[in-house]
Amino acid sequence: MTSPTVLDSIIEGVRADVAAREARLDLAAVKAAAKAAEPALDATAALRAPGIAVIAEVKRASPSKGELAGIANPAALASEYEAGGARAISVLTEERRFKGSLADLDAVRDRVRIPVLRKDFIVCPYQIHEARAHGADLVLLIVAALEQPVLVSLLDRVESLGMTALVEVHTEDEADRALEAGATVIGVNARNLKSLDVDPETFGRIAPGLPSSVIKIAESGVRDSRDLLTYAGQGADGVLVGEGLVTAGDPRTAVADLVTAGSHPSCPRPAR
Ligand SMILES: O=P(O)(O)OC[C@@H](O)[C@@H](O)c1c[nH]c2ccccc12
Repeated sequence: MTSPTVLDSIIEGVRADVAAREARLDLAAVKAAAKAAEPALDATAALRAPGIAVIAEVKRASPSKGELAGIANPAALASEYEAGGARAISVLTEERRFKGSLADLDAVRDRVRIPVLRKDFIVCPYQIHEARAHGADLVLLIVAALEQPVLVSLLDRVESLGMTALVEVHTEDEADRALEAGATVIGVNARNLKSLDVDPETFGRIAPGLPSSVIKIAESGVRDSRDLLTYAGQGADGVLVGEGLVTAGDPRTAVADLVTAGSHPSCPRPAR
């Protein structure tokens, strides 16, 4: 027996929270709510548009850093991100470690017109219908958290509801599993969710091995335009940024600076 990782302990909490929500609103009811929701936006098209896509994250806290920002008004923050040129908004909905909620997702969905990602530890179909019911267009699926057959079926479920899966990997093996499962958007997380260590070389190691048809997102540890340009040079179509934006004095300008760097003619472009 190996000792439980941070990821294991987060997932244990997530499963308990899902069970509690499901006891209040069963799967049939959440499926009906998902059906009644406005159709999902085409996140793939948004991410493929010219220039490096910036996915801006609403993130209050993390297991590695603790409290990052109070974010009393997530909708206002998301609106600043949108005005700065973000291509999509990521909303953490995990409650225990990241201090997010589905209420945050609702608030952001109501305010912005660009695609919204539900960022959570998705382990069962219930959470996917729930994401759709709350207006998500994209759903994160973390390969390290899922057995292969579960990954395959959750990915199918996301797509059957008209959403896009951002499939997160941290190693070459996980990238192979993501491709085998049929992922079309792959996020390479520089942070290892089992140890919480950040390795900025992760993207450069994995991305060149991915087919050019796959949309490649570099996740975690992006602080400024220099980081964005480094990832662009390694083939990134987009970057996902949390801490650097929630701790910025002016989040709109912080996003705009990244967007400007990523759309400058000198910025490396993915080959496709
Ligand atoms: O705050 P950062 O270092 O910019 O990272 C954002 C994002 O990559 C990070 O929040 C993240 C990536 N994958 C996750 C999975 C679950 C929770 C959070 C994450």
